[in-house]
Amino acid sequence: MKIKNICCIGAGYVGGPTMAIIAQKNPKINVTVVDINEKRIAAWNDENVENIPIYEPGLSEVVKEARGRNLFFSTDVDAAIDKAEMIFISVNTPTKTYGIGKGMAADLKWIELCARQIARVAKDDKIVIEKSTLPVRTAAALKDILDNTGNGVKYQILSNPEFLAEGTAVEDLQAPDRVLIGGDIDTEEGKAAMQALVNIYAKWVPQESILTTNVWSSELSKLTANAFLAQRVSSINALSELCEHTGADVNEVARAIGMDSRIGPKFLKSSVGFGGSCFQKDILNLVYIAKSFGLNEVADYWEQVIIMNDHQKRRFAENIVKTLYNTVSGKKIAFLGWAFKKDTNDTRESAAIYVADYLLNEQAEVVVYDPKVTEEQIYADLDYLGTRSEEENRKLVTVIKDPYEVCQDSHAIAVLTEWDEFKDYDWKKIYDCMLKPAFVFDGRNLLDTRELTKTGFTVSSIGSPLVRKTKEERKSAQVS
Ligand SMILES: NC(=O)c1ccc[n+]([C@@H]2O[C@H](COP(=O)([O-])OP(=O)(O)OC[C@H]3O[C@@H](n4cnc5c(N)ncnc54)[C@H](O)[C@@H]3O)[C@@H](O)[C@H]2O)c1
Ligand SMILES: O=c1ccn([C@@H]2O[C@H](COP(=O)(O)OP(=O)(O)O[C@H]3O[C@H](CO)[C@@H](O)[C@H](O)[C@H]3O)[C@@H](O)[C@H]2O)c(=O)[nH]1
Repeated sequence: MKIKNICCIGAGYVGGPTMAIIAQKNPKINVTVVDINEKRIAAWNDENVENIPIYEPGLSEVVKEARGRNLFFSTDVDAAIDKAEMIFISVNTPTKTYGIGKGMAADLKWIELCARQIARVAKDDKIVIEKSTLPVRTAAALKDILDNTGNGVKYQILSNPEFLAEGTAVEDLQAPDRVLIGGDIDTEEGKAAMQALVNIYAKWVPQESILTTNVWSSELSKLTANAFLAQRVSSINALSELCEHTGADVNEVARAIGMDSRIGPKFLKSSVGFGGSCFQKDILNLVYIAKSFGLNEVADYWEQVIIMNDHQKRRFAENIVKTLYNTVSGKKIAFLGWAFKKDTNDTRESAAIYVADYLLNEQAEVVVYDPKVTEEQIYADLDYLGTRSEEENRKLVTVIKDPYEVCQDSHAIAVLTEWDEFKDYDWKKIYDCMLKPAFVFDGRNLLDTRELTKTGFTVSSIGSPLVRKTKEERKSAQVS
């Protein structure tokens, strides 16, 4: 099956970068990324490639190379569907906020709208690919809609989940650990559709890294991968609290266990809690599916990962209040970082939002600096919670584009994102401009606690006890 035109519905964090790489590696295939969000498409088409709507290291270079050659961004969804032999669905699948499954199940409204639009427009056979993360067995629902509302054309549904992580999207897409393709392995048409997609990835991914499975295994593997990754973070975070009570250091514990090749060193970084648009949503989705089959123990097992994560965010905020003599009312708390991880401007489910909300409830004054997140986004994140009025959020929270100014006259600094630049600041200068005692709450174990303590800070890092003085200082105090 020769593919000449690809359409991708959804020009977001996944659709944009994934299609940019597919277009870069397959210069003979026209790839059109469509979206109903006109502002987003305009940004993808911005003459200055640095203004594309998603910040990812290396992405603007890829877009620059392919855009206008065989990579296009458009709001004309119908035209792109009509022309394409292969259609990726890469729209958002957030947690449902209403009705049955509220707060747990994935909201498949946008997926269904895409299916109905494809069915209405398509005049010839199409391969439809689930790129969005979906509950297991969604392909059956898609097929049902396409077959029953379509123009009598034939559809092959494939599942091709995306494993890229934000901040390293280009790297992950260029050298993926694996590409997973699920399809109808029992029919010739199904196998041909899978092969057509394999051929596209085989332009740059080694054959042995392209895995083909039945469609249900592929759908479930995506949820499982995220559940396992998040579970590691919650596991180390659970132990970070125990470390704080026992004098063990969570970094040392993580290092020690990570050297066991059966455990491995990745995803053992203790933090203020995981964020991002995927982990929580996908685990809740898994929990919901398990519950819907009556598998309550399975559901409870995975739900604990979320419970532990919520606990971690809350106890970080609580620790700030307790350490600052049980009140932060009227106190200025400087936030370094708002994004859910470094090297991205994405703030979805970022721990910073929840920590800020907690401190604002305690009447703190929060001042934020993040190198990539806009002021507009920070206010939107807080407004979305609906805890207080928009006016109050703007009164209590200030966003400043200079890290030193953010720390000026503050009672405490909270590190919420692990941006590299935070390590290189002139911490003496920061110390001098803060109120004393000057506190640092390092939610990422990013900063050099020893150095900061020497400078005079009182430092509280996740997974290690509060440090006011260096070991040397303690020793010499003991000697004298
Ligand atoms: N963000 C990630 O790192 C990541 C990684 C792997 C998988 N995923 C999954 O990929 C999917 C997309 O995630 P995302 O982060 O790219 O979301 P996103 O919100 O950034 O992008 C989705 C886009 O789809 C558009 N859209 C929605 N309905 C549409 C329609 N009917 N027609 C045209 N456009 C429509 C929206 O306007 C939006 O721009 C989700 O299922 C997510 O779970 C995300
Ligand atoms: O040791 C660690 C690793 C991660 N995190 C946090 O966990 C969250 C998620 O990080 P990461 O997984 O790197 O970013 P995402 O972009 O959310 O990527 C995850 O979610 C995507 C969407 O499904 C998947 O495609 C990726 O494979 C999966 O890693 C972030 O808040 C990180 O700070 C930690 O606290 N400690």
